[in-house]
Amino acid sequence: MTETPTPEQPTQKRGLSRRGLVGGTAAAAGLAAGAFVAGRATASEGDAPARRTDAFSFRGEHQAGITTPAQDRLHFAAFDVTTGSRAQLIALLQAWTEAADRMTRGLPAGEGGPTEGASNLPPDDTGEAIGLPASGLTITFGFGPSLFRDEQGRDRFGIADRQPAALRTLPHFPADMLDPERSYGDLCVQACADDPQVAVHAIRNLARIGFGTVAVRWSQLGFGRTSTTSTSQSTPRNLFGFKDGTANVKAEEPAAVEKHVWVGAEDDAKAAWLAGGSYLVTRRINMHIETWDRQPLGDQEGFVGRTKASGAPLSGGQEHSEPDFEMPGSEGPVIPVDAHVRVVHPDFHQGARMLRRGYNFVDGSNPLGGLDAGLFFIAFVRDPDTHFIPIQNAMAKSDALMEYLKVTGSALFAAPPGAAAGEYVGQALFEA
Ligand SMILES: C=CC1=C(C)c2cc3[nH]c(cc4nc(cc5[nH]c(cc1n2)c(C)c5CCC(=O)O)C(CCC(=O)O)=C4C)c(C)c3C=C
Ligand SMILES: [Fe+2]
Repeated sequence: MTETPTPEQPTQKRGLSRRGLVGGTAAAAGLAAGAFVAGRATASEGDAPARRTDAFSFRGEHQAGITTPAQDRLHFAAFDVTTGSRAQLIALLQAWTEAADRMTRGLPAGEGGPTEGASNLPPDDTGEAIGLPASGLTITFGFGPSLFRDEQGRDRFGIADRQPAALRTLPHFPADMLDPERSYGDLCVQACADDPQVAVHAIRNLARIGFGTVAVRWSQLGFGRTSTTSTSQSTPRNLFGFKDGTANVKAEEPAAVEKHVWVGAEDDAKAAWLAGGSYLVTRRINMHIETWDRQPLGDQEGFVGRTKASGAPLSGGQEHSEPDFEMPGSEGPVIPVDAHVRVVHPDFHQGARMLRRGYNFVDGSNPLGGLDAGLFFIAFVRDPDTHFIPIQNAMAKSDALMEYLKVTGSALFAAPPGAAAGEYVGQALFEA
């Protein structure tokens, strides 16, 4: 299937290998100018492997990494800003924009590259991606509430009057057991790629560039996507073994993306700079997989509200059939009242939908002899007050899955719109 780039989906290009580009800025310039229309396999039980040479333009109306097809790997980092200087913060965003633009094209982070610069200076790229192509890398930036005001409510960088009303620390939800060292942050960077080394390289180089201006507060690796953001992708599975992402907002639904994902120009008079951007929610959710694995299949399916094999609703049909919440079962509705898909369904939340972009994680083992495993939940929404908080509250209060979950990290960021050529990410926030 070939696809024509749309304003919602940044141009997909074929990137060059960093091996061929070390010191090759002329070739890089040619690549930047040469748009390439790429195709991906039509969804089936197993997708064809994404071409590692695929590249998504960093520049565009919207940031890449939201409606672009979810890649297989994630490295997400939250940063604390360690300077009080507005000029240094802006310089960082400018430098990050340049580096992100280069790395998403499969180029080294800086013009010198990992091995071609002066031998008496540290290289401007760390080198572990030498020889690796762009691998579908997307880099998505976000601004946390604490970037605008400190804990005493003081304006940190002269932008407090532009803090969106919805950009506040998320409430403490029932059953949250948050670790502050896995939560919050002034800035965030989501790096997704089809090669883990490429995603890690991106975060590492952005952290290196930010030395003296920002410090990594926390970071999270994800090894398997738990959502689809395009109908061209097959539905992956989470660590409970269930298909996840079936009813997600997809790029091929432009009206839904407009309605539920992008912030509108009229949404918040104080935050016109965020129009065309989105709110990014992260929740690090530990899953008690050892306990789950001892539950009967029928119970597992009742907790989710879908079958484990095909992902069809328990009311019948195929994976993409609409659930029938009224259909009677032997004891109450066939989709139980506390089934996850019922509790979070748009029918019970004024039609609100979200674009989910989460990843499975296993961060070693826990002291109980189990795995420190779960789902690093990421969602992009137009307004967290209508599209996330009520749904998370309903889930925390009455979702059967909660018995098997523990939320250990939480954060909310505003992801600005995309940067046009010559701009830096978030520029409108700092302009008069
Ligand atoms: C507050 C938002 C949500 C959290 C947190 C969340 C965690 C979570 N979900 C699963 C597994 C599945 N979720 C599914 C669907 C689904 N989940 C949410 C929201 C949250 N999930 C929504 C809005 C939806 C779509 C509902 C709809 O429109 O029908 C599914 C079913 C397949 C699918 O549609 O994606 C599964 C399975 C886990 C394991 C989890 C926490 C670890
Ligand atoms: Fe869910």
